[in-house]
Amino acid sequence: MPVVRTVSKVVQQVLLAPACSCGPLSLSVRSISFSPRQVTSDASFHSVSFSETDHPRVLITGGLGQLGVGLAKLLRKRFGKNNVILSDIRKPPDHVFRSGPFIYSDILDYKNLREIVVNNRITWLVHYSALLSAVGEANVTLARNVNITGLHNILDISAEHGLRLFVPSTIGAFGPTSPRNPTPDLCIQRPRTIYGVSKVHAELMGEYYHHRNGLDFRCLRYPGIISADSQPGGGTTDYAVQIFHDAVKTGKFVCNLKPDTRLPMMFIDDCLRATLEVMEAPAEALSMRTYNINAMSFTPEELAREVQKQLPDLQVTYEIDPVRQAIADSWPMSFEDSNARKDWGWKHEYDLPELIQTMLNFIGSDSRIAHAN
Ligand SMILES: NC(=O)c1ccc[n+]([C@@H]2O[C@H](COP(=O)([O-])OP(=O)(O)OC[C@H]3O[C@@H](n4cnc5c(N)ncnc54)[C@H](O)[C@@H]3O)[C@@H](O)[C@H]2O)c1
Ligand SMILES: C[C@@H](O)[C@H](N)C(=O)O
Repeated sequence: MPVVRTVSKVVQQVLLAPACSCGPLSLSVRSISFSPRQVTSDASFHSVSFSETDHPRVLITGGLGQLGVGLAKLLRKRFGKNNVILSDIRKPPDHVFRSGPFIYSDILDYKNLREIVVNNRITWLVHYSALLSAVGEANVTLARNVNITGLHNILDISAEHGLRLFVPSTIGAFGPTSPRNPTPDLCIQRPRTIYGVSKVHAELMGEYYHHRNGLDFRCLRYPGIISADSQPGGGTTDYAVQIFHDAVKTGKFVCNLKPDTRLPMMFIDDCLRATLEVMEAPAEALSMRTYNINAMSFTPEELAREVQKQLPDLQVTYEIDPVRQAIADSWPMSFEDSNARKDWGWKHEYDLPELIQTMLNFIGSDSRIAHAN
């Protein structure tokens, strides 16, 4: 049985290859087929037909959440408006619809996703669709479908069509048995939320596809992301966005985490820039495929104190949400990201003082404009 022997030898080589090996041992998805949905015999039909020096053609899934619109704006500035397609299952607001290409895409609909990738000659896929930690606990079945079944569709399509694939992971991919202060890239990962479990699954599946068939999978574990012009989608770190809006609009904020709950956080501009940078990094620079990225860590009490330096009348009270508190108590308190800094030059720009100033400037001017109208 020479064929069987050859295949098992190749598989053995792949399994024994070091983590960063993606050169000679990597196999095209066309030579080893995983999924009955994969096209094997005529796969060359799908191969990218335009010059490799062209700008990438990017599809962003789940693009109407907290992060997608900002990422589309950044990528469009770099690669041209029409080379970045935003997609979601929700109806876009007018300003988003008018700002560049938008398309309906449900990541659970495999055929529709494939059609979009083929018809638009997509070369990069940024997979943002997900249910976050708190909403995931409230709807485990949906979270399992979107975060796990949806990811399988994304992986298969990316492997079939030779895409560069970015999937964000999170501080939530760690759990109570992980070292928490600081949390390194490689350590025990036993999260206790469906969100965390699905993100560890995404990290491992992406790395498996990378080693097994050369999928260009790239993944960053984001901290809690803080943004001024987009709302968070139901996570444990949402309080750190809401406090700015409430401070400016009502001068009162009710926090759903205990005052001393320390979590890693990052301003959205740093997060989106990191995403672009890791996507543009040469493959040889990446010694790993999943990296922690870090900027700052603070507690609600520390954040409130800093905001009160600018808005001294702000009143903060605490009404603890036990679900969110239990999640936060199992997550990293600070993040160790030296590998990202060493391998592809990651460097955050916003610490707490710059974050506070930028958020208050934006929300303050936004609410002054709203009052004037
Ligand atoms: N925002 C953060 O603090 C943070 C931190 C770490 C990691 N992340 C990750 O970054 C990504 C984007 O986060 P976000 O904050 O923008 O999330 P979000 O919850 O704000 O948005 C997620 C989007 O996914 C869409 N979606 C849900 N089901 C879908 C489906 N079946 N098909 C297509 N789209 C669907 C939703 O409509 C929503 O617009 C997520 O994968 C998240 O896990 C975010
Ligand atoms: C941390 C992150 O993954 C998200 N903001 C959440 O709290 O669920």
